[in-house]
Amino acid sequence: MNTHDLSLLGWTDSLAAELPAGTVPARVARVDRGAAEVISADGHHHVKYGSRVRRASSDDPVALPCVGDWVALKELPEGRHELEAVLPRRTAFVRGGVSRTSRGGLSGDGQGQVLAANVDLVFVAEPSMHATDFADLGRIERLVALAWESGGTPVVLITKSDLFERGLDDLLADVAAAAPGVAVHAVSSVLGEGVALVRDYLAGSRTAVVLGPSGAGKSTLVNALAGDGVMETQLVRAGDGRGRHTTVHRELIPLPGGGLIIDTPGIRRVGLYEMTDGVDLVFADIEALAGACRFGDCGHDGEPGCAVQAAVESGELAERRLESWFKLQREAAWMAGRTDARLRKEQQNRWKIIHKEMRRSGRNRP
Ligand SMILES: Nc1nc2c(ncn2[C@@H]2O[C@H](COP(=O)(O)OP(=O)(O)OP(=O)(O)O)[C@@H](O)[C@H]2O)c(=O)[nH]1
Ligand SMILES: [Zn+2]
Repeated sequence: MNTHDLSLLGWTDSLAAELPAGTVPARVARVDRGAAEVISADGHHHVKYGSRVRRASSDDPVALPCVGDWVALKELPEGRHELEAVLPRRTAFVRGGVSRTSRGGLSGDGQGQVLAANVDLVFVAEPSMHATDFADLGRIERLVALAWESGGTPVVLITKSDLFERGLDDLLADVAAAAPGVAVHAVSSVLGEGVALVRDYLAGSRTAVVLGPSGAGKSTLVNALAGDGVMETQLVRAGDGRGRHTTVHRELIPLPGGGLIIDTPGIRRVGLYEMTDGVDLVFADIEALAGACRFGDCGHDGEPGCAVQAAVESGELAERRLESWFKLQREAAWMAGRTDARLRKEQQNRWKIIHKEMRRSGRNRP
């Protein structure tokens, strides 16, 4: 069994302080109905969920382990392990569910789902050219809002920068205006430009995800960062007893130069997240202008004395940006309306109790 230096997987002293006594730390590389693939100091393990995790998650799927989670393993006889607890998450990509009380053909069972946890950096990949169109600023705004919402730090990557011979600087300036306070970089995985810079963000064993539309060059970038070995073939016993090689897509990818990338189908198909604070952050310029509106609750939609509308008229604020803000505000409100606030609160409280309980039982254990 190969050994892993846990700090290379992102293990920190503050996490160590949360580890219940008598358990071993591990990071979730992948989950699979009732069990997880984890990496601990002594290698990979396939672990089943212990009764505490099963109980907590039957009430609330948010308590289910997910890729990126740090977990506590309990050693069982014969070298087996059980997943005893999920350590507190620093950040989380949550897909909001539909309210338990909602009716009328909406899918979902009213509960949120955590798609990835403990993600430090969110690379928002948007191609400089998409078919015959330039980078889509509205999509960048949406993904940056999702990134802020997760608790991670967004970084915008304008990919396929080699497709631009002239005018790239103007595009980057437009993108920077659409994502205030967020670093924007041009990347060409084909030419290898900007790839080292992306790698630098991951120094100190940080964990990142790459969001972006299909064809943005996400896989190409991850391959450029990881080199070979992203796809790992594994010997699987087929039904007839003979070995068979299959390609296993690892969802937590440790990079050779340090740092980790989380790449899951769920993260790739981002769409319906709750975003409220995230939208406010990505439109910080509009929020700042709004301070000067005559009415405190100004909707910037024709009210008298609206400083935001005035900024659009003077050309200080792009009209496209205000429209994009309206759109994301509506969407955020719609999502919030679909999720039962009471249920959400309850989930948060339950999390607090679980962690408290976990710590207490950890201390009491011999
Ligand atoms: N010109 C150019 N093409 C690129 C670059 N990076 C990727 N491509 C090409 O763009 C296409 C899509 O790249 P992928 O890496 O598969 O894109 P993706 O974002 O992973 O797409 P999905 O898997 O559908 O989400 C491929 O044909 C790549 O060869 C680049 O830097 N420059
Ligand atoms: Zn206003």
